[in-house]
Amino acid sequence: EYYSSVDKMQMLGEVELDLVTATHLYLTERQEQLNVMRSFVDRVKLEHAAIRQELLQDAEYLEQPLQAFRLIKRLVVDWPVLHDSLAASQKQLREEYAKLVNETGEAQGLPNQEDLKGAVRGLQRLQSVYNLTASDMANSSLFWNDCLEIGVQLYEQANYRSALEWLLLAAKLVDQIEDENAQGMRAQVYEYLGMTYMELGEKQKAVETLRELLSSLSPDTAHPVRFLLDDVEDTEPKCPKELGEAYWYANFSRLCQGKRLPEPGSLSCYLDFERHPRFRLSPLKVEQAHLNPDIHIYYDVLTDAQIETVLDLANQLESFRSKVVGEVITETRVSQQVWLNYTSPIMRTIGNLLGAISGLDMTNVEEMQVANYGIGGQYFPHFDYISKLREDYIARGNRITTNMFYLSDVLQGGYTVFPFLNVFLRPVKGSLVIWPNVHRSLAPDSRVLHAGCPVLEGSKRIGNIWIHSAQQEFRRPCTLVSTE
Ligand SMILES: O=C(O)CCC(=O)C(=O)O
Ligand SMILES: [Fe+2]
Repeated sequence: EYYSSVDKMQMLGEVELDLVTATHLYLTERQEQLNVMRSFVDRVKLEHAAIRQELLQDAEYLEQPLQAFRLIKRLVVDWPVLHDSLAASQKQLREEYAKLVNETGEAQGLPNQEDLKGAVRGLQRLQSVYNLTASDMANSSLFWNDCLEIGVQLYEQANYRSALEWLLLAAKLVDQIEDENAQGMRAQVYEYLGMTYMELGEKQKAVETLRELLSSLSPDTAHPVRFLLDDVEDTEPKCPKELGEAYWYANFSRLCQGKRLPEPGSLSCYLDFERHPRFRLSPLKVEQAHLNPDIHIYYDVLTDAQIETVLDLANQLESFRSKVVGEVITETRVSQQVWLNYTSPIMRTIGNLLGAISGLDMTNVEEMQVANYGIGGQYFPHFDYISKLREDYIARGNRITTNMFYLSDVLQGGYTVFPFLNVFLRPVKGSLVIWPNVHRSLAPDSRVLHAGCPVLEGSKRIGNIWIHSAQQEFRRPCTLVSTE
């Protein structure tokens, strides 16, 4: 019974005050959470509006590696985190979100952690091959948390040198934020920064970074950092492993950037009317990119309309992640591909055309491999010739030539380079490049090591046809000297 005692009523009054305080706290917290959500949603909305305003098609916008990375990151990290943080009472919204995710996921698959990792590795490759700093890459269009995500991913991949650069950029950006939540954000960045310094053997810097962070934190949030700092102070600095680079890497990277060592030589361009009767009226436009081994470029061999037909055909097939023959999926080759056979009119036309240009017998050709390189997509230096142990080698002989059609231009990057031959080729839509993979004797020719450089901006499409050695005895007789 309360009404008969003033003391007890007073107690009730206190209980109610506690209720007010607790509820107020809850509301403030929720309000903060809602503010964070609102600013995220507004930002994303703005970004989509900007795309429309620039009258860019989504595809073009997403051909910029950073934008593609950010979209993947939002879908893999930001949206799920945001919806996980919804209070249990927001059941309807949570369910709607889950339904949307499931439906899209089933229809076309949503990106996952692997995609995010792949995108970050793509960015890192661009930096390494094109010699770009993190801030060159970020180009003021990344937020502190984007840079942190890239840094964390690289840290997890044990790529500490690159992680450091991104974390330093994240730190610079987060330090500019004046916001009541900034403390927590700074802590996230600086903790990783400290741990990265440790991995790089720079204990002193790790300690300084964490001490500085600690001094800026309020006592109630300092505890985990204190803990980390103690740990770091008690740990011996590591001896970082220096990653060795392949001896051709420098030239590979230089050629990808469109630079090459000066080379004496007399290469020429010419019109070829003679090769085949079909070129009598409209000659082949030939450019010699290298002689012995011969790398020739043939311009304007496919029209835009023909290329569109090929790409339509390719789009009807389900593409899959490219693998290097007999290998598991690796970073050696980052692209998607399909194979087109010669039953369609367009592919028959291309087959005949290639027969006329190459002068080779087309009985033993592979189907055309149509490949598409996305963010940071590349094909690391490799050879196209195949091992004698493979089944198709026994049936058709080796891949004597590679015949690569460029099915797109590329906005930036994506050159085809030959590190040993000091050659780089810029993709030109509609042109065809032919090079040999073996000597005249059919012995593998290791001088034609080649690569598809990472795509910096845009996307790159190519169609490869490999012509094999079986039944070429009259058109391309072998020699007995192995290096001829
Ligand atoms: O993408 C390129 O430029 C080269 C592709 C290549 O070497 C291959 O597909 O074997
Ligand atoms: Fe190749």
